[in-house]
Amino acid sequence: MKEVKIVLVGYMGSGKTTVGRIVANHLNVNFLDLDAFIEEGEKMSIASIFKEKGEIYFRKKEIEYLNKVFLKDESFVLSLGGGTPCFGNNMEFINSKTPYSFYLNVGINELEERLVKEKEHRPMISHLADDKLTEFIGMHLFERSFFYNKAHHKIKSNRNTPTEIAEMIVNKLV
Ligand SMILES: Nc1ncnc2c1ncn2[C@@H]1O[C@H](COP(=O)(O)OP(=O)(O)O)[C@@H](O)[C@H]1O
Ligand SMILES: O=C(O)C1=C[C@@H](OP(=O)(O)O)[C@@H](O)[C@H](O)C1
Ligand SMILES: [Mg+2]
Repeated sequence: MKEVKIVLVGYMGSGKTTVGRIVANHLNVNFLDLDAFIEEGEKMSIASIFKEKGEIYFRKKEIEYLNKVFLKDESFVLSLGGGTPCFGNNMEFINSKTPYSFYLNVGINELEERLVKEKEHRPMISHLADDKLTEFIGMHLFERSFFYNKAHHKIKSNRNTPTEIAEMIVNKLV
């Protein structure tokens, strides 16, 4: 197989990290998660970066580390953070580097069910009461969809398992 760079975008909880790891295993290529790459490089958790340095600092770091990943002359699957495509010209940059950008399109109810259990690690939603989550996700996803829809491929989940989503992605590779 020639070099292939796959990038997964989508809202928090859409399964980028989970599905990305499966796709990378399947293709036997490196798996990179932008959040984990930033945490490793900055020696701080995402939650601490938001708390101590603020969101703008985090967004600058996302751009910086995204550029670093694409300096790698190798195949990989890269899972982004939910906000990465929505800042700077990140989506244009990604699409200029690879034909394999994928939007994991997951419905609001499914996202809410997943995120209500995991919101404390996600500074964008950790402060929200559970009963405010659906409304917030609805508005936020609406704003962000404009950027996510720039991905070359869209994968719609209808309560599919992570393995099924990974298969849908692999099937799109030529
Ligand atoms: N297709 C799926 N079906 C059910 N649960 C899923 C699916 N994909 C991911 N999850 C679960 O949803 C949560 C968020 O997944 P994660 O991969 O961290 O998403 P993201 O990186 O997009 O924020 C995790 O608990 C994960 O196990
Ligand atoms: O949507 C966002 O703005 C964020 C999503 C997170 O990644 P996941 O989408 O993997 O949760 C992480 O980058 C940070 O908490 C900000
Ligand atoms: Mg993730």
